[in-house]
Amino acid sequence: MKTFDELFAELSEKQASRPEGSGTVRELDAGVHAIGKKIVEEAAEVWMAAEFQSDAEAAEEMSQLIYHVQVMMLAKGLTPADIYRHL
Ligand SMILES: N=c1c2ncn([C@@H]3O[C@H](COP(=O)(O)OP(=O)(O)OP(=O)(O)O)[C@@H](O)[C@H]3O)c2ncn1[C@@H]1O[C@H](COP(=O)(O)O)[C@@H](O)[C@H]1O
Repeated sequence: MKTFDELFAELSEKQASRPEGSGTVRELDAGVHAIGKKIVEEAAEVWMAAEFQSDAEAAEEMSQLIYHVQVMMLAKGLTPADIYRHL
């Protein structure tokens, strides 16, 4: 289990060190267009899970959406502070 900021720190480290087998590195290399498609896909899965599946399944889909949004933040050079200032 980890917080938003802890996940972001972990993914930042992956971006910098580029370890073999990292899905994050693979997704960053695929680029903004591909990451955007993953975000849309996960957002739809959140919607479907919230409407038709269990709360636990909805929570899992939400975690995946947050993950892909964080990958997009890294791809764009944005930090959590850039997001928080709009909340
Ligand atoms: N939290 C996540 C996370 N959430 C979602 N995903 C990715 O998002 C995909 C979404 O799952 P789906 O079931 O919707 O997958 P799918 O559409 O069948 O997946 P693909 O075939 O498109 O990969 C997963 O397969 C993962 O690739 C994640 N990948 C990694 N993390 C965490 O990120 C950290 C770094 O991971 P690596 O870069 O892989 O080391 C680790 O702590 C991981 O736990």
